[in-house]
Amino acid sequence: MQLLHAPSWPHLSFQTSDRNSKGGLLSLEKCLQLSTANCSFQPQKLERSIWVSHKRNFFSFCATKATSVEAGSSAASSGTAEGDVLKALSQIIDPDFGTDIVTCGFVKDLLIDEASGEVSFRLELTTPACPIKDMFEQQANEVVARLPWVKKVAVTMSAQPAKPIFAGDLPAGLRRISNIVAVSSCKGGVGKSTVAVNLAYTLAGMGARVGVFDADVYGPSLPTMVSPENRLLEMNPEKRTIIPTDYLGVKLVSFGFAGQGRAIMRGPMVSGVIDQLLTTSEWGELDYLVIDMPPGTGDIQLTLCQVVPLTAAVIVTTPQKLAFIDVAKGVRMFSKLKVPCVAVVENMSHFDADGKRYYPFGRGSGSQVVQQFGIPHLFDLPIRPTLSASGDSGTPEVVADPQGEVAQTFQNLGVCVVQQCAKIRQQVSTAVTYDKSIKAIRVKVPDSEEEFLLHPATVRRNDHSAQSVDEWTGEQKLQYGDIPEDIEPEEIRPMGNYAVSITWPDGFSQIAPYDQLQMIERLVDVPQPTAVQS
Ligand SMILES: Nc1ncnc2c1ncn2[C@@H]1O[C@H](COP(=O)(O)OP(=O)(O)OP(=O)(O)O)[C@@H](O)[C@H]1O
Repeated sequence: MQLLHAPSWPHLSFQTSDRNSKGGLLSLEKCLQLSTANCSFQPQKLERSIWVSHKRNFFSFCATKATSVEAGSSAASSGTAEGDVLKALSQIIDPDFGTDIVTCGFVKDLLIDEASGEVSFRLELTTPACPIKDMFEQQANEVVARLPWVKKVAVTMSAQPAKPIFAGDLPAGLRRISNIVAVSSCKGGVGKSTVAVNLAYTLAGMGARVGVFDADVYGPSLPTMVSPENRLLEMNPEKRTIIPTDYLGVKLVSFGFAGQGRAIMRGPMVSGVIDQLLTTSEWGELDYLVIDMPPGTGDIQLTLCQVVPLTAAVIVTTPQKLAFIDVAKGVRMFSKLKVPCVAVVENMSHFDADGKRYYPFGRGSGSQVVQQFGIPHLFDLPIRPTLSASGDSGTPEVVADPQGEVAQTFQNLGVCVVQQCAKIRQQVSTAVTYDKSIKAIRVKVPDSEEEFLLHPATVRRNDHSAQSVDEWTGEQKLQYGDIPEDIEPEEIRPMGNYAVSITWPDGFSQIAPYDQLQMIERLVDVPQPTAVQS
């Protein structure tokens, strides 16, 4: 057992090598529960993120907290204007990440003119569609204006440039897309395209750069649901790429715009066409690409999910009991591919007539999905003649009637998608990190409570690629002594929701799936944290 001391809080000591019944290290909460009894700081003052969802490993928590406490307190205690402003802004908590906007790194370009009392800064959010950006702007203005020496505050809002969080060889067309959201149903005709298109226009209305890819080659619906001026996709002959068409600022690609009508093709051919249409399109910078998936869970859908680094999936269903069985198939497919299903839309759930609400297809299948598979959000869409009419007229309902009840439901779905994608990105990008102060790789697998530490050399020695293990004979090519004990990773980047790519100083790029990392021997004797040279 080893006791560890936080650099600037010597009174804190945590028992870190205790293992739980499954052999994993004790959770951060347990460590803190064990240890805070004897210490003078108050756990309720911990950032919410520590106690809520992003329970960081204790070591890094101490290191970061100690550093930020030191930096913050020295700035604050020396009474610098910058310290005052940052302290004021750190009262604003991002409810999704559970931490303050300064720690989130949102505050940029801080300029202070002490003589005139003028302060200006930019808040760079993770997405332009952030549903609470106005609230952030207002609060930032207010908290800084409250400082006694401040006379004028100028806040500008911006969003991070679009970029995928996934490392690896992405097709060129997908390299500048932040989030790819699949809208899927397990059988045809349930309203999947209606949901995909209205969701896309809702996200665009929230300020995001959006594209829609209609992956249904057999029955493309996009051409009847939107009215772009140019109804044919153009080719860039030099680059041999496809230029999406555009309607009200949303980029659109569909086989129905390829001048071919619906296709008569066999499965593998369909996969090829979809793959080519999607990956050779010049999507440019997008915050969200919504994919209207072909119905079902067969090979075409599987191949598509494997080509595209999906961030999340939305499942569309109808209320019949039988639909539940189909939905279950879809959820399992995404779960196998490690794509989180963030919402279920129960379409055609009811209609209102004669002052009464009718449920012609029964009730309860949507909530059964939510309960059984732990999908956090369920949205009901009523049967509406206007929804059907807008599908045929070429103007999505959320554009035709932006204040209506349907638009409100899509607004809620849009907010859910934005928040869930941001959370997934945060979880994935912090799932595997290198903590230089204790020379350990820290693993916090998304959607799991488990956190543990690994010795870098052990991770490198456990590489299962062809460079390390003979694929045919299983013979170990990489020898224990080939890897120096003190090797440190140069870079760790997520590869989808299932693995990370680790670059080592010898140039070797190791793909380490979470499943594999979970099997590796864990670090028990954790080294004392040391000051990290930046
Ligand atoms: N809530 C609704 N109220 C009324 N009509 C609806 C509703 N949802 C969808 N529709 C209509 O039902 C038909 C099928 O919808 P849609 O094309 O969106 O389904 P789909 O699941 O994408 O079908 P496919 O798998 O064939 O592409 C369309 O005519 C659409 O306008």
